[in-house]
Amino acid sequence: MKKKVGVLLINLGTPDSPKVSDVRRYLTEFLNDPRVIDISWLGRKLLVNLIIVPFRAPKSAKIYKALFDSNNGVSPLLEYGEILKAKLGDKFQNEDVTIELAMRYGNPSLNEVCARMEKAGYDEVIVFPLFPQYASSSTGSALEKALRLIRNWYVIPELKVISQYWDNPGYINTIVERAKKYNISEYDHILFSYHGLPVRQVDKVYEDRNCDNHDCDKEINEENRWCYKATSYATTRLIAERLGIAEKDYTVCFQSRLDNEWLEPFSDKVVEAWGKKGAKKLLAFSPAFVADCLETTIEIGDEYQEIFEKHGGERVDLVESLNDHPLWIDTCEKMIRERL
Ligand SMILES: C=CC1=C(C)c2cc3[nH]c(cc4nc(cc5[nH]c(cc1n2)c(C)c5CCC(=O)O)C(CCC(=O)O)=C4C)c(C)c3C=C
Ligand SMILES: [Fe+2]
Ligand SMILES: [Fe+2]
Repeated sequence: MKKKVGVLLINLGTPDSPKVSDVRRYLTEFLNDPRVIDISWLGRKLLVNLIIVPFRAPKSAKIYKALFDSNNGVSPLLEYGEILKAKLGDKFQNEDVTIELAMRYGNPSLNEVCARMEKAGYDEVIVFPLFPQYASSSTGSALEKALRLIRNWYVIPELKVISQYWDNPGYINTIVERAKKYNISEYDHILFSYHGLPVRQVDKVYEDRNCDNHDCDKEINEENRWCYKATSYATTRLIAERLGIAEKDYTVCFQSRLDNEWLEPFSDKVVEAWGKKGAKKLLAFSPAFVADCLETTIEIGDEYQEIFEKHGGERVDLVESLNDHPLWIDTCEKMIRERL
């Protein structure tokens, strides 16, 4: 008998629209996740619902409006997720494999998609979070929520989980292909800007609770292979090596911090420093994001451009995310086929 397989792609999520009310609802769900704001229940409720969300929602709504306006009124994160789902669907059209897409926060919700998947009665479900580098707040949270929903199904099928793929050759190749549009030697410096994380969360993957003891900027090994900082640097080394970018010509940096206790160096400060040093052109990669989103299009494309110009620079070019690149679709197909 042929196996009936369901593949659950999960990305972070995005507001339904840039209206303040929709952004508020999205941020409330997102930031009340204990894997995202990992403090006591009461502390999180007070901090998120009384301080962060009320102040942040109107500001974030403005930048979300710019993002949606730049992409025909829709969130690129959702649009590229749907394209990925459709193109993978085409790859498996003659097989008993169905591709589904859900968002960890917002819509299409994991609740709704998992309910549909339960009804479909799969023999095997492959849970596939769209985050190349593991972090408890992204991959961990997506997997936890999906598994929490699936554990309530009457029939729990065979389960496979894709956890991290920071070194997947197809993932690296796609980024390298995207970069070919740019003449690397034209740039004064190259940035590899990853989404930031609180240092406290990075430390938690270690028994000794201290990432600083593990040389994560230099090597990846048995001890640090689940460390987001180590995998971010390791992905960077693979891309830089393929593109012939010398270590002195690039900086790994971390963006989107909520406070100063996040991974350093901060991307905005690196951009500012290169402007002050007289650099004119920077090229930015954003390997943590498989699809363009607020953090790439607006934060790097607009905000860092503004910071750079303010400090004497001219242009920050952004290497497009994996989005719907055919190599990326093939890579996802291969990762799924390896688990069938
Ligand atoms: C790469 C994966 C991501 C990790 C890890 C991550 C951790 C993380 N994020 C926040 C806070 C915010 N992130 C926001 C947007 C956002 N984050 C990711 C990915 C990761 N986040 C993406 C893809 C996006 C963009 C979504 C889109 O709609 O385009 C936001 C919202 C925007 C804003 O108000 O600035 C917040 C807030 C924390 C606290 C965190 C880990 C602790
Ligand atoms: Fe984030
Ligand atoms: Fe580390």
